[in-house]
Amino acid sequence: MQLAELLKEWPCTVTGGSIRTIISGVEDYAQAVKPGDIFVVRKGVKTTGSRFVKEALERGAVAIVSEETMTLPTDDKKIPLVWVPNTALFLSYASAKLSYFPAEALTVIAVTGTNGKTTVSHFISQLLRALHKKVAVIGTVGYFINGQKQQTIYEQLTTLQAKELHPILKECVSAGVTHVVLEASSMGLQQYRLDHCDIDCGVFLNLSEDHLEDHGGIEAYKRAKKRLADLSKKLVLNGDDNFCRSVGIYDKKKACAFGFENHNDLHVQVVGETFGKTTLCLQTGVSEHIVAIPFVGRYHVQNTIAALMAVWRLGCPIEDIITHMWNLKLPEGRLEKIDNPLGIDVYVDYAHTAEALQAVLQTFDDKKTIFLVFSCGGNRDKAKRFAMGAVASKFADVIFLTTDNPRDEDPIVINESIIAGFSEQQYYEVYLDRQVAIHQALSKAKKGDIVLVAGKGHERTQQMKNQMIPFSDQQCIQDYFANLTTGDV
Ligand SMILES: CC(=O)N[C@H]1[C@@H](OP(=O)(O)OP(=O)(O)OC[C@H]2O[C@@H](n3ccc(=O)[nH]c3=O)[C@H](O)[C@@H]2O)O[C@H](CO)[C@@H](O)[C@@H]1O[C@H](C)C(=O)N[C@@H](C)C(=O)N[C@H](CCC(=O)O)C(=O)O
Ligand SMILES: Nc1ncnc2c1ncn2[C@@H]1O[C@H](COP(=O)(O)OP(=O)(O)OP(=O)(O)O)[C@@H](O)[C@H]1O
Ligand SMILES: N[C@H](CCC[C@H](N)C(=O)O)C(=O)O
Repeated sequence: MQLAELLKEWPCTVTGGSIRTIISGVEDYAQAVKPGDIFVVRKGVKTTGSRFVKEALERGAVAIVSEETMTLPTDDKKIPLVWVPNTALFLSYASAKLSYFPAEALTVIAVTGTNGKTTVSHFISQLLRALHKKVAVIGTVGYFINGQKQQTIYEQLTTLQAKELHPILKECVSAGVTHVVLEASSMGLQQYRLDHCDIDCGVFLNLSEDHLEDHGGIEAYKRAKKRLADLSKKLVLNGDDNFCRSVGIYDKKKACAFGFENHNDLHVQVVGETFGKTTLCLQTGVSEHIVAIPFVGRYHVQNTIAALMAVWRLGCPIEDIITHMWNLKLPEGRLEKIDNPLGIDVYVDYAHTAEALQAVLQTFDDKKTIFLVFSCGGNRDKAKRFAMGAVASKFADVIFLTTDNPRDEDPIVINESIIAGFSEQQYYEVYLDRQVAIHQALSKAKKGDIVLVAGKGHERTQQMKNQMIPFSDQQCIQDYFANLTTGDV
């Protein structure tokens, strides 16, 4: 594509070079520039792309896009310097345009919320697949087409960067995919990763505190989340959540709400609960349906109903959708039960916020003894540490504090903030080695007790400083029981 074609509908000023320059791609990471790319100078949290322009040119960048006034570090007069008002937004536009706006050929559903994005995205994908659609789902646990994990390499973020998203969407179109379900993280929305991706239905699940430091407070976090409403043609909202409700309040045609409260467009009531099964009564205003789901607990009901309503909003008949609700399966690392010979109820879960931890702990039988293994991530919201400590202390009997991706922080300091949330009489032990913490918890539990290993879910690494050390909670638990049978514990 010629630079002129790429820029023709975008506010910009070009100095130097030729607007007929042929562009093959767009990149903001200098070390990844390929010959023919334009290099977009983006200001970040750690550094700014302007420090890497020389390197981008050496690697073959054919144009530079910047929002600052700058002079190019080259004598090559053939390099156009393009000024745009907002490089992050331009990056998203250019990525979409260079892939010929593939989202327009797809039905795109984007799910946001502090907790439950991955789960609901996968539920939506499972329901659509059951209704014979070809579906891609892209988010925290990977990129899947009809349930098959794809090997495409991209930066592992919940919401893909636009420069990676649009080529993947193009690949989906070529593979005959009809529907794509995306997770929309607040960081992704704030950084314009989903702008210029044509979103048919945006789903709002809930809002609690996370990433507040990254955003600069709760109001900025809300503003970031609300961007999804502007980007989506239709909205599905949790009408029981004040924030989600506020998103749709001004646009009743666009928004529909689900929830336990009577005012919702899709109103749900729990009419039965037995081991591993909840029976629901759904009321739509014109029809009533009884449906069973294979989970127990309020948050599971919310997640399944959110998924149902999203698929319904896309035009699938509710009678058809509900026949598949019983077959829904949680994604990897979400309340994943690990079978064992001792009859302990061992679960791996991805709860890494206070609300998530509470939601999960509340699904357990409070007459059982609960052993909880967890910590909090480093370089992440500090406020959630105390809150997670308070929840843990309220619902768990014995707590094993450990490490969960301490990144650049000292895990002892992270754990001190968590302990500050504990009640005075809380019994806890600290083992910074996560394997030791998990094995200690398992060694103390008896048949019928619950061991919840929270925070890492599907993750396969521990991030310490700049090192990624292989680690899997599931494997660690399986190793413990394997060693028991060989007598090595
Ligand atoms: C805080 C945050 O979101 N940071 C993301 C952000 O980095 P940044 O904007 O600060 O960029 P920077 O590192 O300062 O660099 C500035 C510019 O210089 C360029 N650069 C930088 C260094 C270099 O050597 N060469 C170079 O060209 C960069 O490409 C960039 O254009 O943009 C980078 C590229 O897209 C991301 O890798 C990085 O994600 C970091 C790794 C991250 O962990 N982000 C998390 C918080 C995140 O986004 N999480 C959400 C999920 C949250 C949830 O669901 O709970 C997600 O969507 O995954
Ligand atoms: N609707 C919900 N309300 C509260 N907690 C939930 C809800 N759904 C899931 N959880 C909890 O949050 C954890 C993470 O779930 P999930 O991965 O679906 O959320 P996410 O929003 O995608 O997370 P992330 O932001 O890290 O990508 C689950 O393991 C569970 O503990
Ligand atoms: N998407 C979340 C995941 C956190 C998971 C937890 N294991 C941690 O590292 O804090 C984040 O990037 O904040």
